[in-house]
Order: sequence, then C-alpha cells, then structure tokens
Amino acid sequence: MTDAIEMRGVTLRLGQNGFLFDCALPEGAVIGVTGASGAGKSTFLNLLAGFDMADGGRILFRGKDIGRQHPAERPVSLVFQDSNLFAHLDVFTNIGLGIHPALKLGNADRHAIASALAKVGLAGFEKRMPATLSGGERQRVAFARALVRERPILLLDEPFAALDPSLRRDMAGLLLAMHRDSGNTVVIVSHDADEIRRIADYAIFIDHGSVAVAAPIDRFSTGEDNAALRQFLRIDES
Ligand SMILES: Nc1ncnc2c1ncn2[C@@H]1O[C@H](COP(=O)(O)OP(=O)(O)OP(=O)(O)O)[C@@H](O)[C@H]1O
Repeated sequence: MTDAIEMRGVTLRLGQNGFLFDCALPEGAVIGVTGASGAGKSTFLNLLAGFDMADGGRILFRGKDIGRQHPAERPVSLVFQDSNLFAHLDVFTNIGLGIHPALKLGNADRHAIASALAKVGLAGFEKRMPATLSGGERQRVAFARALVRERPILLLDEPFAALDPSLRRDMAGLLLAMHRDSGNTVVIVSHDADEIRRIADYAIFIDHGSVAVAAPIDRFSTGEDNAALRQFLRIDES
C-alpha cells in the first residue's frame, strides 16, 4: 500500500495548545480520524487543507511537499458539517465555484455540474436556492461541489453531524459510492467511533494534539493496547 499523504513532524501552536502530527495516510483508502472533543481532529484536517499553516515539519502528497501551498492549490476538496453554501447563489453557481472561483464556466463545466448533481441524487436542482433545500439536500450539493473539483483527496469534517440517523447512513452510503467510483483518498473526521467502524478502512486516533494510534480498521477496533483509545471505544466497559 503506498501513502497518499505523509505528515512528518508537523508542529503547530494555537494559543495554549501544542500539536505534533506524524503519520502516513494510505492511498485510495477511507481514513477515519477520531478522538475526544478538543483532541485536535479539526486542526489535523485544517493542516492538510492549508487553513492552518504548520510551524514546522513537512506535509507530503505522493512524496511532494505541499505544506507551503495555498489551500486552493492543494490536491484536496472539502466538505464540512455545515455545507457552507452561499445563501444568495443558486445550486448551479454554488457548485460552479468549486470549478472556477471566477465563474467562467463553459459547456463542459455545465455538463460536469449536471452530472455531479445526478450522482448525488439531485438532477435538475440547478436553479434552486440553498434556503429551499433540506439539510440533507444541502449536504448533497456540498458533495457535488467536491465531486466537480476532481481532486485526489476528499477531506470531510463531521459531514453528517447535523443530519438525523437514517439520513446519516444514506449520506455515508453516497460517500462510499463516490469513493468507489473515483478511487480517491477520503479523510473523514468524526467523533462517532461506530460511524468510523462502519465506513473506514483505516483509522487515526488523536489524543492531546498528536496521533496516538494509526492502524487498519480491524486492528484499530481492538483498541491496539492504547488505554485512551480503549476508553474512547469503551472496550473495557462491561
Ligand atoms: N485558533 C485557535 N486558537 C487557540 N486555540 C485553538 C484554536 N483552534 C483550536 N484551538 C484549540 O485547540 C484544541 C483542538 O481543537 P480542535 O478543533 O482541533 O479539536 P477537535 O478534536 O476537532 O474537537 P471537537 O470534536 O470538539 O470539534 C482545542 O482545545 C481548541 O480550543
């Protein structure tokens, strides 16, 4: 298995909090990032996305250092808990921004947007405004926007947290279908260990600002003899 991303001695200080991340993320896998509240999951993702710039260390994509690149230049697309759609722009335009921030869209782009909407189950929704969509539909639009960017890495921060349980499962199914289709590497932050176990091939446990465990999901689920992970997974409780 080759690695899509390596974080080597990546350090960051935010106020009183220090972070040190060192790990490798396997190419083409669904990688769950989990841990207690405040452990540093979002910070880990923000460093990969380029929203936080590391104080030290290296972030490599297929061996190339991307740690100084602007977020828009990085090989990543993003989906957040809140779908982050612009309220005053229709669905078509919101997705188009994923392709060209300046919105110079040609026929091929229009076709790509229609096709992405069809893939997420929203064919024909181009003219709808975000306020007229349900929470699940808004999240589907965010997925379509990530799809049209065609980046090899998809980063998601608690993408289903605002959805009810059955919708969560539908959206997780959609995520896995998109992943199978594109063969991309998915990095998904979730505080929900069951969700990680359901959808991830590989998982990372963040504890007090660093990677405490990184392992294939079956080994991860045993707790890997890490007391904090075992407690998080409630393995020792009976
Ligand atoms: N800009 C900042 N300045 C100071 N402290 C920060 C900043 N951003 C995050 N932190 C702190 O860093 C720690 C890790 O935050 P982070 O959001 O990465 O945690 P998390 O694991 O994603 O938590 P949660 O599951 O609650 O979202 C927290 O204690 C948070 O308060």
